[in-house]
Amino acid sequence: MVFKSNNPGELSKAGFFVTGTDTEVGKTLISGALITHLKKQHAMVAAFKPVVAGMDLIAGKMCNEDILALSRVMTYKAREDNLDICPYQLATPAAPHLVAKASGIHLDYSVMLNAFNAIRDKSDAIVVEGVGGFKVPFHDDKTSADFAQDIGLPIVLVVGMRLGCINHALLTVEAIQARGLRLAGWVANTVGPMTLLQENIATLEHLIPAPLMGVIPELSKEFAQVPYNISAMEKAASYLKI
Ligand SMILES: Nc1ncnc2c1ncn2[C@@H]1O[C@H](COP(=O)(O)OP(=O)(O)OP(=O)(O)O)[C@@H](O)[C@H]1O
Ligand SMILES: C[C@H](N)[C@H](N)CCCCCC(=O)O
Ligand SMILES: [Mg+2]
Repeated sequence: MVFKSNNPGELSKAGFFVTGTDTEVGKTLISGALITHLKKQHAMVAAFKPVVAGMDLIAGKMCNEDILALSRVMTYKAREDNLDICPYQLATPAAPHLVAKASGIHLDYSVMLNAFNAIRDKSDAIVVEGVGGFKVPFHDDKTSADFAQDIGLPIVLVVGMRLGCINHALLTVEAIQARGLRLAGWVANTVGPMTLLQENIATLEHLIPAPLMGVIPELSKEFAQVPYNISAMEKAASYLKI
């Protein structure tokens, strides 16, 4: 799977930048599902996240649930502290620029880009999970959308199927298009019961100018539990048409 880069005239390595209509819409689940697919064609598949906010004590170690889940499915073996796949790991689950400021940390954009480039060089394919929605700030000068633009991977938009998602999806598509970036496709992720679910999906299919890559049903508690087990990400992968 090789896609046209977001940088015109350049071919990117295989991979995706996974964004979402919001935080908590299933980006990690779908990132894991995409890694599952990429592993079929590429030996060394890595995950990357420029910053996480929220650490828990898991098996005696402070860890972020996204990093833990993606580490379970990727073939790249990260460092013990995971700083190679996520250079900024903030303790509090809140807007990263605010947590960073409160902790006296500067989220250095060049550190994020350098870390990404290092992992890209060591892997055959890479999936980058965005932070929250498309345009979450890192600080006053840079956002997650800038990062998507600078790394040049095709974008996958995860739509968390709940009331309000049509507006959020269309605004996100508009922001991606305004930057001239390539939207590879979108995924309808059923995060819970939704009135007129199929009609909402049909509306989005009609309005989003990119292919629907799959409809993920609402998963049982066993599968939806975070940090995701490999079986949950493989199950989600089984619904992707890529
Ligand atoms: N298909 C699904 N069925 C049931 N629950 C789901 C599904 N997808 C996601 N969830 C639930 O929604 C929550 C958020 O999912 P996830 O952590 O993957 O979102 P995210 O977009 O990566 O969030 P963040 O912005 O924090 O990185 C989790 O508690 C998860 O269990
Ligand atoms: C902590 C959370 N799970 C995410 N990683 C960060 C979400 C930031 C959202 C900021 C915002 O858009 O208001
Ligand atoms: Mg996540």
